[in-house]
Parts: sequence; C-alpha cells; structure tokens
Amino acid sequence: MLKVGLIGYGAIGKDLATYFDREHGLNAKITGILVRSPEKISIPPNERCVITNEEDTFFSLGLDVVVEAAGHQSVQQYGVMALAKGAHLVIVSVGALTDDELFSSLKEAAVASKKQLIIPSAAIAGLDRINAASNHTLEEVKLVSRKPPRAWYGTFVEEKVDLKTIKEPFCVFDGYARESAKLFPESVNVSAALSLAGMGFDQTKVQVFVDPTIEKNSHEVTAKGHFGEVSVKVQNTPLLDNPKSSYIVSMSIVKALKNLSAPVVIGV
Ligand SMILES: NC(=O)C1=CN([C@@H]2O[C@H](COP(=O)(O)OP(=O)(O)OC[C@H]3O[C@@H](n4cnc5c(N)ncnc54)[C@H](OP(=O)(O)O)[C@@H]3O)[C@@H](O)[C@H]2O)C=CC1
Ligand SMILES: O=C([O-])CC(=O)C(=O)O
Repeated sequence: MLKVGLIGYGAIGKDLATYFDREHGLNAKITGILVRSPEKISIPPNERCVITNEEDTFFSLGLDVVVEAAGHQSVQQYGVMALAKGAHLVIVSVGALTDDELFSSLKEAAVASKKQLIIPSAAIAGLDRINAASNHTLEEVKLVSRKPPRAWYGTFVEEKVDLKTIKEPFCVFDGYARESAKLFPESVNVSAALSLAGMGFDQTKVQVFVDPTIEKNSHEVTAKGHFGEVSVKVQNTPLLDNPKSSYIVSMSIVKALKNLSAPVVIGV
C-alpha cells in the first residue's frame, strides 16, 4: 500500500481524501499532512494520520508519494526535499515551475533519487495529446481561461473590475504563460502545465477572463503542428470550499496515484 503525504489540506486536499477508501480502488493511505496551521484541521482523513507543521516530522514518515496542493510557496519550500527523501512528487501548483532555478533543482533531485516529478492534467485537458505532439513541430499552443466573478475575490483582479456589478466578460490578461502563471498563482496553474506539455512558458499564449455569464471554470485549449490540430474545452465544476479550484483536480491526482502501481495505464 502506497504511503501518501499531503502538503496542504484545503479544498483540494480534503476532496482528495474522500477517494482514499476501498470503493475507489486506490491502494494507498494518507500517512501524513503538512500544513502551516495543524489546529485548523478538525477532522483528519484517518485516525492514524500525522498532522504537522514540522517538515522533519512529515519527511520522516517514510512516504512513497508526496502530493502538493498548497500553493507555489510550498513547492519552493518542500519540493526538492520530498524527492531527496525518496518519494515521488505530485504537484498541482505548477506555476511555481516558472522559476527556472527551482525547476532545474527538482529535476536534478528526481534524477538523483530515481523518483518522478509528476504533473497531473488537473483542471485542464489535452496535455496527453499536446505532449505527444511536442515530439515533432508545434506551431501554436493557446489557452483561454474563464472563471465567474466569485472565483476572483482575493486576487489583484478586484482592482481591475467591480466583481459585484460586472455584466460582460472582461479580459484581465492577454500574453504568455510565464506571466499568467505568476500573476494568478491560485487560479491559472493550468497555463503552466500546458506550457510544460507543449511549447514552454514563453511561447504558450494565454488569455484570462472574468466571465459573469458562466457558472463553471472553463479552459479552452487549441494547438496546431505537424500532428494536425486539437481544440478542447473543459467546464469544471468549482469546489464548494474554493470556487477558484475544481473537483476534477483531485480526481486527476487519484489517476496519477493509481498509475504508479497499475498494471494498465490509460491516456497518458
Ligand atoms: N494545476 C491545476 O489545475 C490547479 C492547481 N491548483 C493549485 O492548488 C493549490 C491549492 O488549492 P486549494 O486546495 O483550492 O487551496 P486552499 O486555499 O483551499 O488550501 C490550501 C492548503 O494549503 C495549506 N498551505 C498553504 N501554504 C502552505 C505552505 N507554505 N506549507 C504547507 N501548507 C500550506 C493551507 O493550510 P495552512 O494555511 O494551515 O497552511 C491549506 O490547507 C492552489 O493554490 C493552486 O496553486 C488549484 C486548482 C487547479
Ligand atoms: O481549477 C481550475 O479551473 C484551474 C485553477 O484553479 C488553476 O489552474 O490554478
């Protein structure tokens, strides 16, 4: 059975924990959780789970896999350590990898420990195809992300538009992924994942909209190249606990965890 350590136990972490039962066929248990404020966790995922804010305690648990769902800073703080301690590292705060130095350190740590840095599709679709297509020439990869106004509270977008009265879709960003992933650390990690799959942070085009006409978080990917063309749009149901994030993220992490030990792996 895989010993899984979670960094972060917010909207995604708690949703992910609901998949660790027999019914979902995940041969794994949550052995430890690392957060800044353990006292905020009133209901642990299981009675033996260690909940701590001390990295030494967390990384002494003999973890097979560390799953990060805590934000860019936590990838900086703990990413290399997780790999160096001999665990696979699954991250969703992918925008942290726009820091080239950090990304290099993570790759070096993965090579040294013979473990993997795993980036699930999470809230986006089409990464399998675009990543396969990157084995030959890609001409263009583009993302258009849209979220309803309630997803933008607590971000710099509040200074750009009145989220209470907005009536029409409003473009808050038009540029390339390196900047979008940094500008929206909690909301547009998908642009970083798409970049890594395809043309990189500096050539992946991104537009971001506040859209009062939608209820779901939408991400539309288009790409063309030697392989042909692809166009895929997802409409993610937002998590009740955090409308910036979506239910599909934890389902995608579950898939990544199952792939680690599955005899058959589909759609990578
Ligand atoms: N790739 C993708 O498609 C997606 C990626 N994401 C990423 O996932 C992250 C988490 O999302 P979500 O669960 O909704 O966020 P929440 O804000 O609901 O939860 C964040 C959790 O992380 C903990 N945390 C924050 N900072 C640290 C830290 N430095 N060290 C340890 N724990 C920390 C918090 O607890 P405490 O305050 O006690 O530390 C909390 O438990 C987002 O910030 C975003 O980067 C989200 C959606 C999609
Ligand atoms: O959940 C989503 O729709 C996407 C998201 O927050 C992110 O990319 O960080």
